[in-house]
Amino acid sequence: MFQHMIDDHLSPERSSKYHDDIIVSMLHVIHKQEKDDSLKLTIDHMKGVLTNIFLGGIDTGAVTMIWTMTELARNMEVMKKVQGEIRDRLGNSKERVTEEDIGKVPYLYLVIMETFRLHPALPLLLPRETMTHIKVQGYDIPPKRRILVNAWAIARDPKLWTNPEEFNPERFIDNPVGYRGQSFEFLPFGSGRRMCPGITMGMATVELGLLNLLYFFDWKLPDGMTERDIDIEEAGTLTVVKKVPLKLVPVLSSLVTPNSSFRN
Ligand code: HEM
Repeated sequence: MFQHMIDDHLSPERSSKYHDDIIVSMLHVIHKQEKDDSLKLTIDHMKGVLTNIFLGGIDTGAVTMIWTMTELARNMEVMKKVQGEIRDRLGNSKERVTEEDIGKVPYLYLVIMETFRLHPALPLLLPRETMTHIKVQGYDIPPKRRILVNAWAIARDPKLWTNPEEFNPERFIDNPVGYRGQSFEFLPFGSGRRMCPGITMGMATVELGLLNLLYFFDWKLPDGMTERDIDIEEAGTLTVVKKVPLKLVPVLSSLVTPNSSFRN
């Protein structure tokens, strides 16, 4: 697939209407490098980078949406509040929810922040290696040691968060803590040079996906199940997923009335 995409970019027939993208940028580097450059970017490297982008970009957003729906199903009053806001602000006759609608729903943003806090998609971020001798909180760490940052534990630390186990989106109201790697108590996208390069796309994907699910559908638990029966056990290695699949029943909302062809 990647070879096909690269060939497509190299083809003389490729239309100039396309914007430059990461494949164009990498081909440009390959084209410009000198014979004796010590570090050479190759087509295989390009495929590796593209694989990382695909892997980094797919699971993380899906995992975040699943955890958000899980927390909303466990906290039905928050579900009602967020759906109330969404339908109030967007009206009741939309056939499609688009990116322009994202900024209109601040409470959904708080819900996503709180989900990131309790369920960061990459709880240990990506491993780092020390380049020199460093001292962290009194511990000496020699060069070339692998360091893992436990962002999951930091975001549940009672020294930093009040009632940390509680799902409470309101805690992010007027809170200077942001998700862009500047607030070390909250690192859903990591921090520093190697922080997530897909942060903008990741946020947009999660917000837009959830906005669609919450605008058009009401969500019920399967018959016989209560909020307390929802299992929140985690599983996984790099990304942490919900171990037991989430089961919810979508009901097309009677409050939202796009035209009849939509309903059919
Ligand atoms: C909600 C969505 C996302 C979350 C929560 C997320 C989270 C993260 C985190 C925590 C890291 C590690 C950062 C660190 O160790 O400091 C990371 C790295 C990365 N992410 Fe994301 N990510 C998301 C979406 C995306 C998207 C949409 C893409 C690409 C289209 C992407 C591509 C990557 C790549 C390539 C890396 C590795 C960067 C490197 O090695 O320097 N991510 N992401």
